[in-house]
Amino acid sequence: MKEKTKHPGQKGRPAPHRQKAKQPVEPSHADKPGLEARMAAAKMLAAVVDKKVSLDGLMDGEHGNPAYTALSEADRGLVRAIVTTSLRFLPRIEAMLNGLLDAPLPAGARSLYHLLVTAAAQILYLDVPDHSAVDLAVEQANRDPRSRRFAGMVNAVLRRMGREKQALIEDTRSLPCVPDWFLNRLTAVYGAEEARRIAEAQMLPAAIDLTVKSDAGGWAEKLGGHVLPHGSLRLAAFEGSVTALPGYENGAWWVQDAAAALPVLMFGEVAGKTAVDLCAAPGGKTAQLLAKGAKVTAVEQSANRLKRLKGNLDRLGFEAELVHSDLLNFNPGHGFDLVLLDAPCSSTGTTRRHPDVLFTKGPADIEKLATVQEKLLRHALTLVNPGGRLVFSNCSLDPKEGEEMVARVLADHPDFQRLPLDRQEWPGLEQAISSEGEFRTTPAMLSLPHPYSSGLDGFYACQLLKI
Ligand SMILES: C[S@@+](CC[C@H](N)C(=O)[O-])C[C@H]1O[C@@H](n2cnc3c(N)ncnc32)[C@H](O)[C@@H]1O
Repeated sequence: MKEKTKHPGQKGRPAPHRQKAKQPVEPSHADKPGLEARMAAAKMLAAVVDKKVSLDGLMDGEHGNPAYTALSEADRGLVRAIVTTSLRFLPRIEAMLNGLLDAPLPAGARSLYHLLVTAAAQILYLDVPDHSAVDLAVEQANRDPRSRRFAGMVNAVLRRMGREKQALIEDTRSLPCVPDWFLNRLTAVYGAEEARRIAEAQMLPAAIDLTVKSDAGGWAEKLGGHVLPHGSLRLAAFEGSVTALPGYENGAWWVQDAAAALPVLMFGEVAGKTAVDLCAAPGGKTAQLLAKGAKVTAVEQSANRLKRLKGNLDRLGFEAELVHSDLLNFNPGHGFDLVLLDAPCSSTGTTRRHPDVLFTKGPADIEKLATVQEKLLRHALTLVNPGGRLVFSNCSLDPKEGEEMVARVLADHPDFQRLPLDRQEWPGLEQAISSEGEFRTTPAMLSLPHPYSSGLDGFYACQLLKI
């Protein structure tokens, strides 16, 4: 696999000059180009690893962490690249640092730890010149009273890392790059070999997939992508902002992982049917239902996310009935032909896009979320018309939030039965259909010639028929 990743923030970046004398803390870091971005990266990593704050929140353009929002667009890109790379390779980076340190870091020296990890990510896996990464890390240490006395050690360790990086990368190549709790769980569920493949797949950032309203082939040509089984369009090597691409402004397509598009496809023909999307924002699946001609009610409990959904539908030129409500309080007095419950979950299937998930969530969250999902599913079943269907889905890799929970609910719902998928009707995705006839995708699936164009988000989806 490719070990050095280009990042958008580095293009055209002036090489930071060396500064010998260590100055007292200054009000601004403008004298050291790139220093603020490095400091922000270490801070973001600390928030994720030590405080379990999600990167989406920290890096929200408007409401994110001020250390991040204060940066230029290019520096934000650099921070994203440093933090996501640090998280993707954390077990290996930790092993390399441990091997290079003469003694373990003092307990509680967390800012020093995050500084070293983020600098190591640049040296080992990003196209940042080693001398810049080292100089800025030393500067960072010098400007932080907690780390200042370690500045010499930071310099020595990182310089050696730069000199020995090829051997270090080789020596740690077999170390799985996910936390132990996750690897153990993957191994228990999928077996050792598949667990290794999933762990490996999550080291690469995901390609960008689009769902197009029509003419996927034409858009593939225009945008330089390729059409996947069942119609999603993949932009494998895309870098930059999707909002600048043709077709964005006039709502010809929306961003949606190919696996996330499958739950709605399971309904088949939906034109003219009544459908409710119970956990609707940001609206990828609502848009699919609308594009296929269903009459859609979209329920969402978060006002902000409902606003975002409305904005997305406006751009796409779609209209749905929007309901701001906890779905547990949604009792419209009538049923629907189609009910979609794309439930909140641990999101462990999305770690290629969100490598922070494995550090902000753990086994206890999975148990808790499975309980929430069960409650939501039990209520969702009350909204299905006789002869109607419900699709339950989420982006967790854990059967506790999928197969096991659904089996529990079905056990005391004789009025519902599973509608198994027929593998022959899903060419190219046979591997993703379980023996129960449900979708169970993982990032290690959809293996295409180039690793950067391979993979799917981990998804679970089943369809239930009301008898
Ligand atoms: C996994 S996301 C849904 C993604 C969406 N289906 C799509 O494809 O774009 C889950 C959504 O459910 C919402 N949600 C969580 N609990 C809810 C509840 N009890 N009632 C309604 N919405 C809820 C969350 O705010 C979040 O927007």
